[in-house]
Amino acid sequence: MRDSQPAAPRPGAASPGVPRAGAAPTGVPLLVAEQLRVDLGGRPVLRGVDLTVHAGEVVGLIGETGSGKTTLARAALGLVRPAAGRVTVDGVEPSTLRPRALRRFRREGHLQYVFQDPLRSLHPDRTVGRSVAEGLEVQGGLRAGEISARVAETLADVGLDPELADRHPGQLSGGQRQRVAIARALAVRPRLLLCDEPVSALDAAHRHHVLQLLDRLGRDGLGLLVISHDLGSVAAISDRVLVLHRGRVVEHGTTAEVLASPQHPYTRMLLASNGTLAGRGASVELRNRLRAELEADQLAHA
Ligand SMILES: Nc1ncnc2c1ncn2[C@@H]1O[C@H](COP(=O)(O)OP(=O)(O)OP(=O)(O)O)[C@@H](O)[C@H]1O
Repeated sequence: MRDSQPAAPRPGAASPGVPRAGAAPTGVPLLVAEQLRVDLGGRPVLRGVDLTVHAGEVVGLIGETGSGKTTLARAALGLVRPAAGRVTVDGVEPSTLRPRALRRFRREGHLQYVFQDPLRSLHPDRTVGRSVAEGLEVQGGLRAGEISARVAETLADVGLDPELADRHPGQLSGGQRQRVAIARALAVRPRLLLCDEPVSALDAAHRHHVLQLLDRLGRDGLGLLVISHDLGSVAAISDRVLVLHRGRVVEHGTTAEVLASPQHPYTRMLLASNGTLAGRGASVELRNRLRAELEADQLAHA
């Protein structure tokens, strides 16, 4: 595993499928997990995870289904309690807050979570405008006219025509819905955004646009944790990546480092099955060898 401090400067605009080098994290740490362990149903789901996301940084969290990615996000939101270690968001440890303080912490909206499926976070009977305004209404402090103006401004920010505010989610394309879900999270001006599989349900064109949007948000100073099973899409916009396997971070480094010389057999297998990223097609022999290495590693950590 590598040092988490990348050295290379942040390159130009994201081009999905083309990895970019990482940037030195100059912003304040917004999400910090330290030796985080979470048990669910009587068994460990996260086993001593260390992770930091700084302001202005995009970090990719990669792992197959069941590896514990969503559980990490839930721990950050204070929805599950660590069995050991801790997770802090902007210096606050949600699991230590009493219910009222936890509600206030959520209402303040420092951390926003964009669900894997935008249809889950957008009410089908609510207009786009109402959905985007919801967090602002809960937060309080703005008058109706100010809320409408913020909604229009945020929709424009994510590249949507503010006139879409009157539509319902069912009248939008998948890519537009994903942007609305992101706008909804951004409206309350969070410092940290967790996006769960932001592009996995989108076609290539929408995927490209949403990735560009996330890339720009990182440049604008937001801290972003992009969760995905697909190293290819996340590599395009991430400064650093962490690979989660069965609740452990098995690889951690700048995106360029991890892609150029993956250390763990699981990462090598992810790369081998993605010919575009690895710059080579994976032979059956190579995959079988990596799978055998992976099994040996699992036995060693069982
Ligand atoms: N409430 C729960 N009780 C018991 N086990 C749970 C609970 N929630 C999740 N798990 C288990 O914890 C493991 C990690 O789940 P998690 O949802 O974090 O995985 P994930 O990496 O996000 O997967 P996916 O990519 O499919 O969303 C899985 O084996 C899952 O079955």
